[in-house]
Amino acid sequence: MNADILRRFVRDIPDLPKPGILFRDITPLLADPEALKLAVDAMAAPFAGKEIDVVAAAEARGFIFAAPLALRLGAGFVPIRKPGKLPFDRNSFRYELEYGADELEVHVDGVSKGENVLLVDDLLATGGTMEACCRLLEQCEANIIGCSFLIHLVPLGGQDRLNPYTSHSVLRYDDDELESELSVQNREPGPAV
Ligand SMILES: O=P(O)(O)OC[C@H]1O[C@H](OP(=O)(O)OP(=O)(O)O)[C@H](O)[C@@H]1O
Ligand SMILES: Nc1ncnc2[nH]cnc12
Repeated sequence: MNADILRRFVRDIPDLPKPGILFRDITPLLADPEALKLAVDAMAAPFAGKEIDVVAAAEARGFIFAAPLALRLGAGFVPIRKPGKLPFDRNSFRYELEYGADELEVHVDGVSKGENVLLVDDLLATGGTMEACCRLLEQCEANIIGCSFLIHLVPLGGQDRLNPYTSHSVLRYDDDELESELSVQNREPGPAV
């Protein structure tokens, strides 16, 4: 099964970026041409045949998958970026993180009212990033067709924040490894690593 093959290309890095977090490093997958193709095919498959005008994604890792998915689905690619990066007029959405706040922006002419948009990211964890992307594109009156992820860290609950949109992920992690990650999310930040 393709998911089993792909899983072997995801490297676990313990305690990054802080103690208790198991970082899912996708660079081995990106470096392997067959694994990369399998990943892009699997992320696109549920949305093939749907009318999609635009694939949109937040920097940086979302971009990696969004552009090939756009080509595969016959759609354009629209970047969603951190403040100060996009050169033209922008819509923006400010959102609260666990500690602090962040903001994402999209060009005012990036997505038009009523356009069918597929949102893409490499990984769904708490869902904060993708929820912000959804809210930003709702401001543009886009028609969000769904969200496609390579990896879904299921116990972190991100899926619940994406209602009512359809989301699909290729690799689901719902094992005990995530328990430590859940407890890290619920405690005060430790010293920077
Ligand atoms: O579901 P969430 O809890 O929001 O986490 C998922 C987000 O975290 C990572 O991005 P990161 O912010 O690390 O930025 P990067 O893509 O620039 O590495 C990942 O690429 C997702 O965008
Ligand atoms: N555990 C994790 N690994 C890689 N990227 C992430 N983004 C949010 N959580 C992550």
